[in-house]
Amino acid sequence: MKIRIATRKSPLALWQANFVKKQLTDIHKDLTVELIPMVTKGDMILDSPLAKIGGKGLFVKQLEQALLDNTADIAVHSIKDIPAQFPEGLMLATICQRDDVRDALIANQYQSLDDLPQGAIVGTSSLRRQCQLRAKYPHLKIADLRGNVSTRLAKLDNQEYHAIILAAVGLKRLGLQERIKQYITTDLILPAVGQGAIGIETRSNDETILKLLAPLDDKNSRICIQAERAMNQALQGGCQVPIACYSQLTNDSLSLNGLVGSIDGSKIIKVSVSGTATQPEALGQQLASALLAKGADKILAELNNR
Ligand SMILES: NCc1[nH]cc(CCC(=O)O)c1CC(=O)O
Repeated sequence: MKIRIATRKSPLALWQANFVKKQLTDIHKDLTVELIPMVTKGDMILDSPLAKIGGKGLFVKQLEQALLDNTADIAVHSIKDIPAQFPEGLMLATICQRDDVRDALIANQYQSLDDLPQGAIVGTSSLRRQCQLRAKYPHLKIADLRGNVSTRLAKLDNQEYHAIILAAVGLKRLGLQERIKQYITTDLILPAVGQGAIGIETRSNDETILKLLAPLDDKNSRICIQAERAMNQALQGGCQVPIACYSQLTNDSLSLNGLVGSIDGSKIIKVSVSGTATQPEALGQQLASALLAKGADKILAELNNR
């Protein structure tokens, strides 16, 4: 039996696809796995922040088309990049065990965010990071930064920025964790929905593939990420809006921290809810309602009218 994995061509995406390949071949000894690397729209447009390009699923659409065309069997994604809804006939079959959820500061001459002087330029195109940084460090300058991990590091090393912010997990996976100066705590910058987790998408009716994938699913990660994605969906959050969410599961109790803010950081609404882990989606929706009731409704309306 053979499985074809649709993946992006970036080194991080290939690492993640190879990780899934190894898990699959370790469990199913007679399985052959082939990678099908592709370039997506999100990889091609590099001169503009994702929030400006607009459109959902810039990193995933092409991979999904391969599944629909039956030129690939599964697509491996960073869950952070997957829109709330799936095309007809496709589903998120697997949520792998989540790794580090935190953002990381990378710099050559500075040790931490607190260490950065007045006017220092911090590179990130994420509205979520921009919002939270501006709120806590109004003396810093934010500049756009796109491209894959090594491109971003090269721009830092080329002195276009004093520091940059990336997901810690991406650096760890690429063996570049020694470049991290500060693991930014989640109370300082709340992570993106699904950050740090790999997801596997496949055809909803492909029983053979679904069965092969089943052992790769991590129950606890699934509970946390379902809650976060339910919040995101209830808020209709794409990458045009600073939205963050982080779920933690201890025994049977699920606690969620959510955030909606304005891009300039002048408004930040933060809410926590907790409950039992049996209905993660309901808890995510409850978090969304609480955020809206506390003023996120006005922030979202303003952002949507831009
Ligand atoms: N926005 C792009 C993106 N999508 C997933 C990751 C890293 C892996 C992850 O967070 O799961 C990154 C890069 C980054 O934010 O630094």
